[in-house]
Amino acid sequence: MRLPDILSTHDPLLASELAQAIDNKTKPLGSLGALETLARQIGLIQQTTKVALHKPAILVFAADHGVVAEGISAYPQSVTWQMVENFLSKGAAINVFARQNGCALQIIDAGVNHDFGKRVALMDCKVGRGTANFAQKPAMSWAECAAALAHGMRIVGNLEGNVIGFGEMGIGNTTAAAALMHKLTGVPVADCVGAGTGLSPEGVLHKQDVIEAAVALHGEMSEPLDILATFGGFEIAMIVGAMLKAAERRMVLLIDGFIVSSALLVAARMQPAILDYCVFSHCSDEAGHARMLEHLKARPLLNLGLRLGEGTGCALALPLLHAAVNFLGEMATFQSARVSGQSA
Ligand SMILES: O=C(O)c1ccc[n+]([C@@H]2O[C@H](COP(=O)([O-])O)[C@@H](O)[C@H]2O)c1
Ligand SMILES: Cc1cc2nc[nH]c2cc1C
Repeated sequence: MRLPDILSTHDPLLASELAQAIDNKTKPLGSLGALETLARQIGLIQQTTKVALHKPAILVFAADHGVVAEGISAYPQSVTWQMVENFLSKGAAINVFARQNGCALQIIDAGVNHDFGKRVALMDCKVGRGTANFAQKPAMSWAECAAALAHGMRIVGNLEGNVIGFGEMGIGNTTAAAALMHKLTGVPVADCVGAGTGLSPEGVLHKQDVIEAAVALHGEMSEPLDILATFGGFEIAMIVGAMLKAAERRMVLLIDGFIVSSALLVAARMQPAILDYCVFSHCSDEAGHARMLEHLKARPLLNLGLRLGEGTGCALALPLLHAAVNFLGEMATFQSARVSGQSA
């Protein structure tokens, strides 16, 4: 399997053209703050000052996790497939927000422990009926991990748009994400774990114990794909493949919450330049997310106390991407509007 090679967006000449275009707009220098940073970033990704967003889409990858057998979630595993049905019936939060903001939505069965039968709106990329319990053995075989990565790359290879949001659904996946965070950042497990769907403080301590015991069981490893196969999930691995392909195709990658960011930790260890393509939609209320974002040197656009997943942060941040692109494309310049451009 050939994994994508990702080039940095670094281009000093284009960066100065973008800075000039932004500074010539009728506003005090720097006054559009994070939107200016965003416009510059999108310009560097698209290699032009004439930026445009085309067919934005959110992909929601769903899968189950064997580690739920350890009692690490506030909800039963069956909620994963039930929420997939809810996505297909267009009743979930992500359906509402994607619709509101004109964003296409694709749901992908990456490995849910349920037989959905043939469904037109559900992309069947099932790698298995949930991962193995990583408290006992590696979550995935190498073949399963490779299959998930390959599905992710293929899905994004077939997309038409140039902005892609990543979402997920999977009871138990904050435990997988916290384990990945610990292994990839070195942050103590205690600072990686959180309440997920709503564990009590005692529940969070138990989750920490489960992860610490699993880390000891599996021993030292430093290769990101080994860490992914041992502690990850089918949806997380599929997101890693999808992210790598999206950056190779010079798309804008919209990052959602704690679980999607843990997939990015894996991808960024493999290809650090992927971070040039990432827009961080929000800081989740999941305890470890702020620290994870710090590790990624990320500045999230929103901080709304969300901890839902599904790609909801991406859908909510999308209007800010439109605002960044539109001000750069449509605002008058000091010259065109005959406004004095010199500060006093
Ligand atoms: O995106 C986040 O930051 C986030 C934080 C907490 C929970 N979630 C969602 O909750 C589920 C995982 O929670 P848990 O407690 O079952 O590990 C999964 O379906 C995620 O989409 C998502
Ligand atoms: C109801 C519910 C909806 C979700 N959406 C993403 N994760 C979720 C977890 C639960 C429990």
